[in-house]
Amino acid sequence: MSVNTSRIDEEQKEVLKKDTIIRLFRYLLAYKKKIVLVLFIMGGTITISMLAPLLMEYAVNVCVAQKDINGLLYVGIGAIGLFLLFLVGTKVRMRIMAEVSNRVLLNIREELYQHIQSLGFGFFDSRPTGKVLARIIGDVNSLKDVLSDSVTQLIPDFITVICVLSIMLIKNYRLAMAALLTIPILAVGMFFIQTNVHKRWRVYRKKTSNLNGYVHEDLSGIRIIQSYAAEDETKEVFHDLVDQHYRSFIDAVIVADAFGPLVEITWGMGGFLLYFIGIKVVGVEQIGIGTFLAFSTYIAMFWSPIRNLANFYNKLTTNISAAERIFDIIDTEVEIKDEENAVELKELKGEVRFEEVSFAYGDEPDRLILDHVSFSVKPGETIALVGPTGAGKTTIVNLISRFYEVTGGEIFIDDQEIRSVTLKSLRSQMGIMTQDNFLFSGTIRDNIRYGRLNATDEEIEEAAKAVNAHEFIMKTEKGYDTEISERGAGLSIGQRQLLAFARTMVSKPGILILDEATSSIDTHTELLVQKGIEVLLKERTSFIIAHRLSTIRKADRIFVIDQGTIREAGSHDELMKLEGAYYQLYQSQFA
Ligand SMILES: Nc1ncnc2c1ncn2[C@@H]1O[C@H](COP(=O)(O)OP(=O)(O)OP(=O)(O)O)[C@@H](O)[C@H]1O
Repeated sequence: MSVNTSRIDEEQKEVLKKDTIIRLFRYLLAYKKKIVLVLFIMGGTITISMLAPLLMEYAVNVCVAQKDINGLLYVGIGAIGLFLLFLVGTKVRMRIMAEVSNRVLLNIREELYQHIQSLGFGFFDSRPTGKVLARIIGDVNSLKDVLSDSVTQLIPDFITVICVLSIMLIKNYRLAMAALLTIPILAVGMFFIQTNVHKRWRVYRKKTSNLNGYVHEDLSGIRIIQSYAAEDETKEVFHDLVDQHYRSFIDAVIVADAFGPLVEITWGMGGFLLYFIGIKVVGVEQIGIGTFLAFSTYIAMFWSPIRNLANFYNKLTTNISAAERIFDIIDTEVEIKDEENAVELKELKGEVRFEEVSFAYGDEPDRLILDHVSFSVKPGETIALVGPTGAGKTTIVNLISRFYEVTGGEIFIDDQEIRSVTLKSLRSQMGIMTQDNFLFSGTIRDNIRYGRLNATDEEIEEAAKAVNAHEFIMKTEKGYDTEISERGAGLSIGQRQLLAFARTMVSKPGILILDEATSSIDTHTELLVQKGIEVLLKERTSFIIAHRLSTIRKADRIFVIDQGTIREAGSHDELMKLEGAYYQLYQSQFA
C-alpha cells in the first residue's frame, strides 16, 4: 500500500456513500431517548412557526377587517407567548443536541483509538504516525457538524417543508404549484454539483493527511534536520505540500460554493412566479390580501429549509470523506489477535523453541527474512544474537512476542504454541527493551510503573535500586516525582537506559528481550548499565541482540545469524575454537 510516505496520497477502498452515511448515523441510535426528546421539542417549535402566519392572516382578514381592537390585542399577546416558547424550546434542543453530537464524536474517537491500539506492527510500518493522527483528530472533528445538524436541521427542515407544502396546497393549490415550479432546476443542479464535489473533498482530505504526516515526521526528526542543516530542503517540501493542500481546497470549494447561488436563484425565481401567477393569472381579489401575505411568509418558510437542506447536503458531501477515512481504519482487520480457544499462558518457566520458522514481511511476501530456523532454549539461558546488519536478529525477537505472525513453522514457549495463548498473557510476561528507550512525559515513577501498572512505590524503588538507577534518580530535583519531558529529553542516554531497565525489572518478565544500544556513554554510567543488565539477566531466559563484548562473552550460547539462518551456535569459547563466522566477526569487531 502506498501510504508509507507523506508525499503520496493514501489509497482508500471505494465505499458506497449511502453505506457510509447510514453507518455514521447509526451512532446516533445510542442516544435514542435524547433524540426523541429533541424531536418532541422540535415538533412544538415547528408547530409554533406554522401557526404564526395563520395568526397574521386572522389578524388582517378578521380583526382588522372588523376593527376588533381587543381581538387584535389577544392575537398580539398570543403571538408573543408563542414566540417566547419557541425561543426556550430552540435553546433547549440545541443544548441537548450539542451534547449528543459531542458524545458520538467521543464514541467514534474511542472506537478508532482502541482499534488502532490493537493493530499490529505491520499497520504502523506502513503509515506515518502523522497520517494516523490526522484521522483520530481532524477527521473525527469534521463529523461534528454533520452529526448535530442531521437531527437539528435535517429532520425539522424536512418536516417543515412537508408541513408548509401541505398547508400551501390546502390553502391554494395553484399558488403552491406556482411557487414550486423551480424545484426540478434545483434538483438537477444539486445532482451535478454533488457528484463533482465529493471526489474533490476526498483529494483535499488526503492532502491534509499528507501535510499532517510530514509535519509530524519533520518535528520528530527536527534534531537530525538541524544537525544536517537541512532546513531549506524541508521548507521546500513543506511549501510544496501546503501548496497542494491549498489547491485541493480551492478546487473543491469552487464547486461546493455553487450550492448557495443555486438555491438563491431558484428561490428568487420561485418567489417571482408566485407573485406573477398570483397577481396576473389568478388575481389578488380572488385570493385576499391576508392569504397573499400568509403565502409569501410560507414561501420563505418553504425555501429557507430547502436552503438549509442544500447546505446540509453540501456539508455532508464535504465531510463524508472524513467518515470514509475513519471507517477505513476501523475496518482494517486486526491481523494478530487471540485465537478463538486461546488460553492464558501460565507463569513462565522460560523455555523457547523455534520449529522450522520462516518469515517474510507483508510488503515483500516472496523475500524470506527467516528461512526454516529451528532452535531450542532452556529456561534461564542467556542467548546472544550476533550477525551482520539486516541479518534478521530483530525479526527473531519480534516473532517471540508475536508482533508479527510467522509465515511458516511454529514457535513454542513452555511447550505451548504461541498462537494458542492470549496475547496479553504472552506479552505481559515478556520484558522488551529496544534501542529506543521510549519514555513518556510524566514523572520518573510513572515511567517505571509503566512496566507493571499495579506496582507499589516500594516495588518501583526496589527495581530501580536493583538496576542501579536509584542513585541518579535521587540526585534529580524531586527524586521519583521529577517530571520528565516527552521521550526523556533532559536525561542522558545512559540515564534513559537505566530507567528503561527499572521499567523492565518491575515487570518481572519471564523472558527478557534486549536489543542492546551501542550508544557511547560515560564510563561510570556504562558500568552501571552493565551491572543493570546483569541483574536483569539473572534467573530468566534472555535474548540479547548483543554488541557489548562483555555480554557476548558471558552469554550461555551465541547464535550467529546470517541471511535468515543460524549459521553457528555455541558458547564464546566453542565458537572461537571453530574459527568460523563468529571467529571472523569477533576478530573484525573486537580484535
Ligand atoms: N518492518 C519491516 N518491513 C519490511 N522489511 C523489514 C522490516 N523490518 C526489517 N525488514 C527487513 O528484514 C531484514 C532483517 O531485518 P532485522 O531488523 O531483523 O535485521 P537485524 O539483524 O536486526 O539488523 P540490525 O543489526 O541492523 O538491527 C532486513 O533486510 C530489513 O530490511
